[in-house]
Amino acid sequence: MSEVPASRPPGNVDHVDALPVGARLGEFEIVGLLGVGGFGMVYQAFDHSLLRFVAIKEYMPASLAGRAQGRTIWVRSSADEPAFQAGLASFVEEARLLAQFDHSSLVKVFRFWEANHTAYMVMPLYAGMTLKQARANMRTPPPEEWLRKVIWSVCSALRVLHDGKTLHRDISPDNIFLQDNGPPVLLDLGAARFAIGDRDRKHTAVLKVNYAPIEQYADADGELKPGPWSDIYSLAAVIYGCICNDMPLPSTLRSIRDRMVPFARVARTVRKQFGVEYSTPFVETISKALSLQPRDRHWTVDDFLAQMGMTTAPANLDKFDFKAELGDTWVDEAPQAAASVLLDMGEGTDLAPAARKAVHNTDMVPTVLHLPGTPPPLPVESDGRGAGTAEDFQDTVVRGMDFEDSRDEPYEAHIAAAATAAGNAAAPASAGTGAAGQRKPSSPRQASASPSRSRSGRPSSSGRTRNGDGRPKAGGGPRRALLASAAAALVLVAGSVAWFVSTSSATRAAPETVQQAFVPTPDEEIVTEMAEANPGSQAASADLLLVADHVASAAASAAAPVPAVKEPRKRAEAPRKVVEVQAAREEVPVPQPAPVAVPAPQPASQPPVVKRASPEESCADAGFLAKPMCIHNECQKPGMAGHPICVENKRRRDEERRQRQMYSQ
Ligand SMILES: Nc1ncnc2c1ncn2[C@@H]1O[C@H](COP(=O)(O)OP(=O)(O)OP(=O)(O)O)[C@@H](O)[C@H]1O
Repeated sequence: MSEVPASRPPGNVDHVDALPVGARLGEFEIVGLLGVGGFGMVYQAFDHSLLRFVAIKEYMPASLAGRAQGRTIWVRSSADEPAFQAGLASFVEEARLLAQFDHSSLVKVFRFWEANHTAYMVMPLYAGMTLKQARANMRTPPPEEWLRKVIWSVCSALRVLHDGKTLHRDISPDNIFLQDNGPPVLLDLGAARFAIGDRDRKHTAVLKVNYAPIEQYADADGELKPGPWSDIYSLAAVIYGCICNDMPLPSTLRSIRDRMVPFARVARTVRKQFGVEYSTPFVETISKALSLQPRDRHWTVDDFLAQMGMTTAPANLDKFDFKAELGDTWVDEAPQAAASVLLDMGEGTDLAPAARKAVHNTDMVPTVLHLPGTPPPLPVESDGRGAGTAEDFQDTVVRGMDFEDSRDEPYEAHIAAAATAAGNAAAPASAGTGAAGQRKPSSPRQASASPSRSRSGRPSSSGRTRNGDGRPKAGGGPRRALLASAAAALVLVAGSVAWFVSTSSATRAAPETVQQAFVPTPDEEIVTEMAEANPGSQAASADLLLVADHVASAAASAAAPVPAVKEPRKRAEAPRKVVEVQAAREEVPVPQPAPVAVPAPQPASQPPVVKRASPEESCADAGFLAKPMCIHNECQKPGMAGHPICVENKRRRDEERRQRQMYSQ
């Protein structure tokens, strides 16, 4: 028998059910444990027959089974036996499938067999780490050129699978393996249990929810049938998550109400905060691939690559040294720092992590898509043209977010596309969906609600009409005449008072409307949900958090002084829309208010004396899940930091941050 030569150490992975070092499986000798996944354990082993190291994956679904005496696996409960057997069949099927393919970016299966009440597959032993692990060692989001190498490799592997009528169905950062020297490799087909066209779905696939497209949940055929576009969605979600350093929002949540930050905005934020630039084709391609509706995505990897402008393999891909090509972005020691965006959960709230995520997800990011059965955010207006035009969408989202600088032209096309998607996209199988911008209300309630609501769901002024370009029509002569008359002074006084009151209460009264749709919150610019405890992400995330705080305070200060300098006519007209005020302030030179009609401008150090409700009162109408975030937002407002509830919340947040740091050390 040959000796096992020295090899790289398998790492610090350990598991009570793992095969011990030295255990033999035929000609293979276990050298160590490489990793443990949901369905199996991966070992480093030495092949005494071919005298080489290999990786062996053993089917071992930890939730159903454990190790009995020796090498045999036992199923914990007889009730779990059918599920275990189904999984075993899938595992073998996967091994058989992979053994058919041969591509440098698709894991190769040398051989597989069943024994010990389980099964094994033998693969090449790759040196490197998964994308998930690598991301933890990056200071900033990776550059586009680097990501393109990963994308090309994964797409090449997917093309092989798709040509073989197979879907991967499990693309995620822990299934993309970055070799120390060589092209990235797509690892196991964890959920690839059904060939394309197989309609007999006997087994329940276990999905990684943040990367799985909506059609992987559905049993429906037609538009929601999984296909190559499903893997493309997952790949785009991986890229989105890699750039955000956080997991993207699950498609299930997105399909209820899409609060995921558009990728264009993520890219813009990364450019501002880290100076990392992503090109327009790159951003537009990922954005399109992340469409909820399969029909809005690329249908093949070739379409996807073509839009990105990738027709040939990136140079030197076969010698891709992922660490070296990251340059300064790579750090050998995963940085330790504060956690990512922290959620203030408020008083007495003890939500499970999943619920915390839901809170974070659903309360931080502006609405883009439509919840079936609720008033559509982008209703059709009387001229038959969807109010949710690109321009409207920009007003509500882009202007609200990018108050610091003007919009970037290249992204407008994407925003326009997203606005169109907003008109199109609905949850699976939702009825009454027409062409873009022609959504019909799907319920009587909706039908009655729609006319009185504007595109963001906020009340709109009745009888207001729009020009063909969606802008409000210019006011006519009568209004000007009225303003010119002495009676206008009285109107202005009333308007001014209303303005002040609304400034302090708009967000309180309508958290779904003004505040959430228009006023940037810290997290809107950054990520969509609470980050996993990820030590590597923390340095960058801390930076993001700092900038986010800056953004929040800038937003607050941008909104606060508006009443004092607002044009009188508009003040009376639009007291409840922060965004309109901001927009008007950008476009119109700001005349001083008439001295008799307008309250004197307050110096910055003396805010208007308006009685503020406590955060609790302000959030009285917020739902259980939304309340903590509502309180958090209230506490960000000027003058609220000293409120006892805000002080306590801050203390809890600091404590949570401190504990995270302790755990991560
Ligand atoms: N061929 C291989 N060479 C080197 N390391 C590998 C190989 N295959 C897997 N690994 C390592 O083993 C770990 C576990 O892999 P595995 O595919 O079982 O789990 P997973 O993808 O994390 O989870 P799941 O099976 O639930 O998708 C991987 O994350 C990777 O680090």
